[in-house]
Amino acid sequence: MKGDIMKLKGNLTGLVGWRGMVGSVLIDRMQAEGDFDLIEPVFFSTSNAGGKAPAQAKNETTLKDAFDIEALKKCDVILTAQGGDYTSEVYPKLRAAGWTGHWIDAASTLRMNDDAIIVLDPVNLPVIQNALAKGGKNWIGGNCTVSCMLMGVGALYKAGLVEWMTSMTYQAASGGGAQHMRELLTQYGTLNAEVRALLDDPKSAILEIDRRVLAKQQSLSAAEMTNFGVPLGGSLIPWIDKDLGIGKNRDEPGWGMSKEEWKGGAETNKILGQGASFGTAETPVDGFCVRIGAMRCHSQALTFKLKKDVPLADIEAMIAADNEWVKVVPNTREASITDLTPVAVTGTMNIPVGRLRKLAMGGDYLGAFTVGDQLLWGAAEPLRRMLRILLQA
Ligand SMILES: NC(=O)C1=CN([C@@H]2O[C@H](COP(=O)(O)OP(=O)(O)OC[C@H]3O[C@@H](n4cnc5c(N)ncnc54)[C@H](OP(=O)(O)O)[C@@H]3O)[C@@H](O)[C@H]2O)C=CC1
Ligand SMILES: N[C@@H](CC(=O)OP(=O)(O)O)C(=O)O
Repeated sequence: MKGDIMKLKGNLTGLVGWRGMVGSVLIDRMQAEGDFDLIEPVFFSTSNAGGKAPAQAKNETTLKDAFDIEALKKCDVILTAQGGDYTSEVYPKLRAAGWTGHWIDAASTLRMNDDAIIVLDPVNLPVIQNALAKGGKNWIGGNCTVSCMLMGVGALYKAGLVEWMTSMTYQAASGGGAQHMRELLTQYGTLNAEVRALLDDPKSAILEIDRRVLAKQQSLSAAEMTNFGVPLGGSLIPWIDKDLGIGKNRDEPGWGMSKEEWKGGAETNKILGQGASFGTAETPVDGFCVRIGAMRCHSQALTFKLKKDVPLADIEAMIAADNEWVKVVPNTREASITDLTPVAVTGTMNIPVGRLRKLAMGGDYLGAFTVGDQLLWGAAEPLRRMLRILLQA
């Protein structure tokens, strides 16, 4: 395998953001897949330059300063999960300093730039290869909801079957980051503590429990809602990411959508290599993005308007054959409640797609439900796979 890497100028891979939540999942996956056997890793830190690098380090055993442009410039590839602020600060300086290496990034900052490709190779390898052939250098991971959705139902897009799609998402706390997960659990704990004595008493009245839970939710301290701003435990939040306001035209971001909802349409089309703006050429994708009290799996209910009435069995076969991670779940109660949940999927590479059925509107209307681990396929995995593609280019 060593020979595979020699077409790169070298194999020095700078890793930034490796100890964060996304970064830790990334490092675990790289370790599991033997990626460190193929690269010379250099670990960077924004907070602990000079500290000890993690066990995967080889020659460079101390942490480099992640803001040191000269040190970063030595890398053939920089793989960052440090976040958008870091990208905004460092990436322009690095390019301005003449760095021509490959930049692989989990943050959304550069995603929609013309010179950036949103990487999800099981879905868009031809788009990636085409960009590579043209000298592309910027490889950005997609929005977690979009990546997980396309890993599940990408087959329908590849077959040109989708006239439009609408998604209703059920997004986990982890999408906001580690502090959001902690806050969710703290809220659950607070609510449980409030009614624990009543729960322990089988004769207690459920409506009294409900009343006390609601009273507690409505009086959570500011400290218990620092990240979400409102209660999430036992509730939901029907808005994710920024408010884009009301655009005047459908061509503009806005139109009353949240930024997360805008990403659904813009990124799906960009990943598929069919343009990213709102206009007549792209496949309309729109819906509602909702935060729920799950830990790290995003789920979504999808409605497709197909271009033609394809038999359900053919659709199931097409989806099942698309990639090695997608699993069609039979549309039964038993299979759905067992295999099509965040608890079943968390920590796995599986992307189950179930509840597949034709809808009452007609044979060309398809319903589906899919779940994905938003830290794996939603964040880390497309990045490490892009590194592999570069190593083998
Ligand atoms: N969370 C998500 O679901 C997704 C996130 N992303 C992108 O990835 C970026 C990183 O997200 P995420 O991994 O959640 O961010 P984290 O907050 O977990 O980590 C980001 C950085 O914070 C620093 N840090 C400070 N304190 C700690 C600590 N106690 N433990 C670990 N790291 C610490 C680390 O930098 P240092 O070592 O230099 O101090 C770390 O690399 C996001 O900003 C986003 O752009 C993309 C897709 C999904
Ligand atoms: N916005 C997603 C997380 C994510 O992937 O964000 P981004 O598109 O900025 O990478 C969420 O909150 O669930």
